[in-house]
Amino acid sequence: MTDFTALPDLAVRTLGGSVVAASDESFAAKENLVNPWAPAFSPETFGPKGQLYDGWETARRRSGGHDWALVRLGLPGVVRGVVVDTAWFKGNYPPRASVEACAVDGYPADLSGADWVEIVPESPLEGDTAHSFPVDAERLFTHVRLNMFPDGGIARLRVHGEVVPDPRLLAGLTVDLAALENGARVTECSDMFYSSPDNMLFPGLARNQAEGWETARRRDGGHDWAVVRLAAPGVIRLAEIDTANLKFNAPGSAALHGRDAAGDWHPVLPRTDLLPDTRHRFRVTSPEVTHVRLDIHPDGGIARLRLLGDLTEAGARAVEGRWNALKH
Ligand SMILES: NC(=O)NC(NC(N)=O)C(=O)[O-]
Repeated sequence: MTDFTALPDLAVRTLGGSVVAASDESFAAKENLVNPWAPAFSPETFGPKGQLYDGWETARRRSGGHDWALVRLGLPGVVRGVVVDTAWFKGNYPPRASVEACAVDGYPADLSGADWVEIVPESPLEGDTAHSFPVDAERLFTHVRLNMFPDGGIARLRVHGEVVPDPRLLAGLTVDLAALENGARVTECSDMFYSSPDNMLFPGLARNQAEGWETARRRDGGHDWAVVRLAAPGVIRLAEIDTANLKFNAPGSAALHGRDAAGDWHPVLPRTDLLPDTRHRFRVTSPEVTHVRLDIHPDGGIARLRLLGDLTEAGARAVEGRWNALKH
């Protein structure tokens, strides 16, 4: 993976990320840092405290020190890179920023005793710019702290990485083997013109068309597809293909195939007609599979793909081994 921004943003609110504390948020709320949408701006729009910004903005410091914001990742994982985006902050961006990270177990309210490590050293920033900082730390983190020196506004903090699921939340349960939060990901697809196929694997229901995966209109007689690497090798028992919000651009039909550890493909759901704006659920059986390919005919959008099933024993061991290797 060369472009870390293709990895899920572990901090984004729609994956459960939360800005839990900040040194100051006088001008604009710390929570904006993890908004899923691109930063917006309307010039000459003043509230009682100043110009309104879709970001986190602190007061001008007059007595030294620096500002910070603490973010709990929605999904714990290995961070591969961070984007510090000063979009629209032109005369009030911080000249420098750094990022630290830590891992804690459970839900502690006080992180002062946590073992913080620097994952982005203090680095210069420009105004109105998305700064990408690759991160080289082969370990699991649950929280990050964004520091800005000395003060100012940052629109977004994106923390891209690989989800590392907690084996205690999967062992012995029937789970969604295609869920991003369980460690699944789309590894290949035919088209991502309008939106990322990983959107299909997000938690909850899609609220609009943009929250799903949508391909361009095909004119070549072919069809679109996406391959999901499952959270772990498992057996699928129920497939959900949700076309919610796709009223005039749902695929006409879809099929599912599973790939076993030897690389052979097996039918899981035969090609089946789909309706627009409908949550279709099918009882299915599958052999032990590591990947599932969704074929949609000919093109269109899928709001959510859920593959409920059971981890194999080897799959459960793999999840536990990865967690143990990456936790500190
Ligand atoms: N025009 C501004 O944006 N001024 C300031 N910020 C806000 N939000 O008004 C400032 O000085 O940092």
